[in-house]
Amino acid sequence: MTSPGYDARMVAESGVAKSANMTLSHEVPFADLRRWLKQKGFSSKCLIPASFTDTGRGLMATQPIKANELVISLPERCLLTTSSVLKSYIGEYIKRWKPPVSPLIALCSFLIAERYHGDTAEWSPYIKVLPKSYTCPVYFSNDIMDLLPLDVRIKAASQKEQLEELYFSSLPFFLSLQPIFAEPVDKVFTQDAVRWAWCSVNTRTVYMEHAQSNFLSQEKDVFALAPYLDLLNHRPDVQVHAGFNELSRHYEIRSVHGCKKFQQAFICYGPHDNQRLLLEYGFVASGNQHSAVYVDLGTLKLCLSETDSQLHQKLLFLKDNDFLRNLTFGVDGPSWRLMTALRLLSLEPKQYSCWKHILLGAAVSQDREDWCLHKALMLCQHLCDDNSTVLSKISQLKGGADGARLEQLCVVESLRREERAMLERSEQILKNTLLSSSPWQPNRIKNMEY
Ligand SMILES: C[S@@+](CC[C@H](N)C(=O)[O-])C[C@H]1O[C@@H](n2cnc3c(N)ncnc32)[C@H](O)[C@@H]1O
Repeated sequence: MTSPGYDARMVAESGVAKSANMTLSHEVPFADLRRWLKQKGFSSKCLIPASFTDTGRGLMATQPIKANELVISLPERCLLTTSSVLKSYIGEYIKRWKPPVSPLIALCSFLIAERYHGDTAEWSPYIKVLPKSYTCPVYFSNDIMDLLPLDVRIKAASQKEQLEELYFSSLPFFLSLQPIFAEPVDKVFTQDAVRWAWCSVNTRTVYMEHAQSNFLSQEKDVFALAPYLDLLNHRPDVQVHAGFNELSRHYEIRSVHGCKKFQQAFICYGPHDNQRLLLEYGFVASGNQHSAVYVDLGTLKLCLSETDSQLHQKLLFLKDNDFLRNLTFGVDGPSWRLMTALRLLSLEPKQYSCWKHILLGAAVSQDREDWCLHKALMLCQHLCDDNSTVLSKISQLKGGADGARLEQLCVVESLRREERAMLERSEQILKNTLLSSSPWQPNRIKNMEY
């Protein structure tokens, strides 16, 4: 796993949901959760669970929340951390196990055990409102993985491998938990159960540092599951201040700009682009200002000429200078990094001496600039075509899909749609720039010798 859910440094606030319709607080699982949390010292009058047409389940403000006001304040007793796990019936097994298990495995094991114990489990009111399944790529079948952009696909495949490795390496520990269960433990700690618990931790934990326990491995122990608070959805453009208050011993979220009555209260999980949101949280935010479309090396090579005798050297030079990564198209056109990489690739053999200057932002000549703009346009159109092909494939697959598979297809479709919108904007910007290409200004390359 790469990161905990949303962290203490993230800034959150409330935002406007397109439409907030169905409140859920009257439904039994939520009523039970609120009652259970009340016994632990938490109640929230200003936020109630609701189902929103654009984001699904979230929390709605029942009264205006003013700027800088607390949105939610959850007592330490309500937080599920590794300390709660070590104090529980599973604690003695964890303490005995050598080499120690990771904080992540401790939390996952507890979630699985509590889910197994149903109504009799202490954390049952919380477990019951957790999603039964997730739309994160670790749930995707191979044909859905193939619909992802290449770099996301690679990261998603690696996540799947890590999860599988985590499962198999933890099996001996899981087997040691047999005395806690009436059923054979391998029927409880299945790969599917571990995937569910892993996604619950990955998509829902807040960042909270704890003292490192000697009973756990030395991986950073920064997870806390925060019932109710974890019903808050993400919006990239909102701001909150969130973190554990050592004085009040509550996990607090304070809104920066406030939230209107009957609107969805949002937080921001971090400045994540849509690819990261999909990988870590299984959703995509529309109009996400942190998002971009990535150009991988294979795609970049499509616009390069094999006849360039320096191509190999140029790619090596770009790689050594970390210029083959993060080459993107965004709503405001191709990124500076992409144009810089193209500028270097555009050079004639005799321009060898200005390679370094190019990386510092210099340009060479009008014809090389035009070459770059044309290549950028070519790349953009290639990515656009690829997106359209995938979108029609998704639309076909959606016809025969339902349930979890349909939800997964919809998430990939949203990612592809968002990317296509950015590419279309980029394409337009590039076309306009080419049309209005201004005369070459030689002072842009003064001091360059070649
Ligand atoms: C901390 S939970 C938030 C509550 C969650 N919606 C629920 O029903 O329990 C994080 C998950 O909520 C969903 N989510 C958060 N923000 C979202 C958004 N803006 N649009 C769609 N889904 C979102 C994603 O599934 C994500 O993994």
